[in-house]
Amino acid sequence: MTTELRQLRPDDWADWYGKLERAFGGTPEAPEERALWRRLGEPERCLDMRDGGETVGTAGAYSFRLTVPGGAVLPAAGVTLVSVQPTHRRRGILRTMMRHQLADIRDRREPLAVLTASEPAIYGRFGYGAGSEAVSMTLDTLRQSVDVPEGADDVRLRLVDPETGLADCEKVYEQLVTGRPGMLARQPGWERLPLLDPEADRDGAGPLLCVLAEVAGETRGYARYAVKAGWDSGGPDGTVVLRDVEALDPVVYAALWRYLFGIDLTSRLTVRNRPADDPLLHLVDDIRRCRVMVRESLFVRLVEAGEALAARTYAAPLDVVLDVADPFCPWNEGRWRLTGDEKGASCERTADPADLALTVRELGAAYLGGFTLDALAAAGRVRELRPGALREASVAFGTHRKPWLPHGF
Ligand SMILES: CC(=O)SCCNC(=O)CCNC(=O)[C@H](O)C(C)(C)COP(=O)(O)OP(=O)(O)OC[C@H]1O[C@@H](n2cnc3c(N)ncnc32)[C@H](O)[C@@H]1OP(=O)(O)O
Repeated sequence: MTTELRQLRPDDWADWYGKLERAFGGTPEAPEERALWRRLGEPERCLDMRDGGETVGTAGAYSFRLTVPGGAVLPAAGVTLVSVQPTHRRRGILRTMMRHQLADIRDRREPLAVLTASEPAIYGRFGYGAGSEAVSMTLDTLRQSVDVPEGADDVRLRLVDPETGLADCEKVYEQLVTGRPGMLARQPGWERLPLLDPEADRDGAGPLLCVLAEVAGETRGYARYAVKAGWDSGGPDGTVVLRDVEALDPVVYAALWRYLFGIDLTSRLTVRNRPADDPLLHLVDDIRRCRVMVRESLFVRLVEAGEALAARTYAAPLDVVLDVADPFCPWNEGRWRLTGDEKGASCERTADPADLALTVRELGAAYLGGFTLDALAAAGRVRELRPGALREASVAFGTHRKPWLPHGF
């Protein structure tokens, strides 16, 4: 095997992307989906590993901006499009691409890299920690109700074509980005992703619909969904397939959910990606019938550990020395003094004795507030070297809202 790692040449994109599809099983994406990913792609950030002139490995990154605890929006590489051809697996091609890519991310001065994994076992060895969760639900909408707060009857709901409603939806989304860690500021073109609706992927549902929620003439929330009709011997038994729902205040949020629960001829609602602390879980009267399933979502990698740790805020005053192990990105290795509170933080190299020892992977898991250092310590993944330091750091890394990645990439 004589491999050559090069930057993707735009003319090679179709073949390169075809190889990626093949590594994922070979089912081609719908043309409109393929076209969207091509438009959003950044060829100068894509790696093309070749053997004998043929693509055998692919990897890419998007130039994202990601909200971290405290509301700062940081440059973050959205790692994606990773594949190795079945003929070339387990010979170190992924490892080579990851090494090259992380060096490039560092050169671009992006302190964070993030990804969603096809299999969670792949990326820990490269320093990524599962840092947020996503909740999927199958709600029985007949046997439970939504308890709406006062004012919900004043919310005007207007059904529009998703294309027509897009600008209003985007205005709402934009106002929410800094309020929750893990959310992505919309980069140009990415507003098209929630509208992607290839007929081949609808699984029998109708086309995407958009409902806007307005108060005094201002759009304050929206939901995008489709209806999958269904009938059985008992009558109508359709499903609402919810794509996304967002609102700027609790009254509008509840009004949207009440609407979604009440759609005629349906008896259930499915949704694949909601935050782990979604207020819906407190709006319904029977949480068990939400059939909640939780799984890990965003993997986080601190590329420049000191810079990333200093860029977020901390829920309580903190002064700890972290001894960080990071064999894959050795520039992060060693002791760092992290001090901070709700207003800001600093993180500097130190020769002082360490209070906590951990790898960069644990820092990724705790960074957005998705998992506690305490839980990681209980699993033997963080070592407390000064009594009390674990509790102090675990509380300080916590966030008042759970991190959440609003969409895949
Ligand atoms: C962000 C994203 O795009 S996620 C999408 C990832 N891509 C896919 O799932 C598509 C199908 N799979 C593939 O294309 C390949 O199997 C890949 C990309 C996952 C792995 O590529 P390879 O070139 O085989 O990996 P490589 O040989 O560099 O392995 C590096 C290490 O990871 C391990 N590893 C690789 N894949 C996996 C896996 N799926 N599960 C567990 N361990 C794995 C290897 O055993 C090796 O371990 P070691 O360091 O202890 O020796």
